[in-house]
Amino acid sequence: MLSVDIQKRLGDFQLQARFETGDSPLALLGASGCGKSVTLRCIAGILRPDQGKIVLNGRTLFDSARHIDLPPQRRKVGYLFQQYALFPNMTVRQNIAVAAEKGRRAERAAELLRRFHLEDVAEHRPRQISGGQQQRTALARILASEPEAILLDEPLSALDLYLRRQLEEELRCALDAFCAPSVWVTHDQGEACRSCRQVCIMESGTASGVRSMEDLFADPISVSAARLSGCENLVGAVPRGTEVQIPLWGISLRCAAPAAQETTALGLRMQHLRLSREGMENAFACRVVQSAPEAFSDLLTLRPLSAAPEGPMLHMEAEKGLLSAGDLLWVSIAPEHVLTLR
Ligand SMILES: Nc1ncnc2c1ncn2[C@@H]1O[C@H](COP(=O)(O)OP(=O)(O)OP(=O)(O)O)[C@@H](O)[C@H]1O
Repeated sequence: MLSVDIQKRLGDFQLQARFETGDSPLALLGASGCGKSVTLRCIAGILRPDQGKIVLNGRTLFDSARHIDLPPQRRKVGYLFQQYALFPNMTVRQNIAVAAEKGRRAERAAELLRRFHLEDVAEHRPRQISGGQQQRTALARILASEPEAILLDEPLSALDLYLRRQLEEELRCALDAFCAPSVWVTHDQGEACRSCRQVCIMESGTASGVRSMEDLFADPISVSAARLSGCENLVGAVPRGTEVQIPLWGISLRCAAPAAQETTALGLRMQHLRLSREGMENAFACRVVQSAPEAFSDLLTLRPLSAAPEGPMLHMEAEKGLLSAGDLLWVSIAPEHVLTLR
C-alpha cells in the first residue's frame, strides 16, 4: 500500500496530492502542467514536499512532522522516466546489473535479460538499440533494484503508435506480475483505461481520491474529469428535475435520474449519440457544418438547429459518406448516457 498526502509550492504552482493505492496499477490522469511529475518526484525523493506524509507498505518515506525524509536510494521506489535515462556508456547488461544488489548482479541481470527478451542486445549500448528495447532495459533495471513501488512517468510518450501499443501491452504484463503499488502518469485516457483499474484525477495541482475507471467513464462528476476521460461534447446546462436545459442549444434533454442542483454542464460522448428521427426521446435537429474523413468513418461537426451563434458545436461519428455539409439530421442520446457535470 502506498499512501500519499503532501503539499508542495513551486513558484506560483501549488501541489496538493492525497491518494492511496494498493497492489494494482493506479493511473494519475491530468492535463499538461497539472503536477503529475512533481507528485512522482516527491514520492521518489527527488523533490522534498513542504508538508505531509508518504508511507509505503508501513515504512514512512517522508513525514514533515517527524522530520523523516529518506533519500531516494533508501525508498525502494523505481522511477521510469519519459526519457529512459540509461547510462550511455554501459551495455544493456551493465545498465541492468548496476541496479542489483552486490553479489547478485550477474545472476539478476541474466534473469532479467531473459525475461525482457533482451539477450540478443545484452552487449549493445543504449544508442544501438530501439526505443522499445530501451524501454524494456529501463524497466528491467528498475526491477533489478527490487523496488516496493514503481512510478511510470508517461513511459510511452516518446514512441510511435505501433510500438506504443506493443509496449503498453508489455508494461501491463510486467506491472501485473509486479503485484505491488505502481502509479502510471499519463494524459491519455485510452492508455489509462487499458492499463489501470483505478484512477486519480489531478486538476491544477490538486489530486484527491481514487475511483474505479468504470466510475470515471460512467459518471465523471466534473467538467475537467469528463474532458480527461475523453468526453468530446461539453455544454453549459441548467438542472430542472429529471430534465436539463441547454440554453446555448435551445433544447432540453431528459436524464435517467434527477440532476443535482450543482449541475452546470452536460457531457455527451460521441459513441452514445445516435442518428434518430423527429419525435424520438431526446432527439434534436442538427445541421452538418463539416464532415471530416477519418480512416473508417466520418467525423461530423454539427450545429443544433436552435443553437445560439456562440453555442458550441456537437461532434459525432457517422458511417463514411453518409452525410455531408448542409445536410439536416436528427440526433438522440439515451437518458442514461446524459452526463450531468459540475
Ligand atoms: N523545479 C521547478 N521549479 C518551478 N516550477 C516547477 C518546477 N518543476 C515543475 N514546476 C511547475 O510545476 C507545475 C507542474 O509541473 P509537472 O511537471 O508536475 O506537470 P505535469 O502534470 O507532469 O505536466 P506534463 O504532462 O506536461 O508533463 C508546472 O506549472 C511547472 O511549471
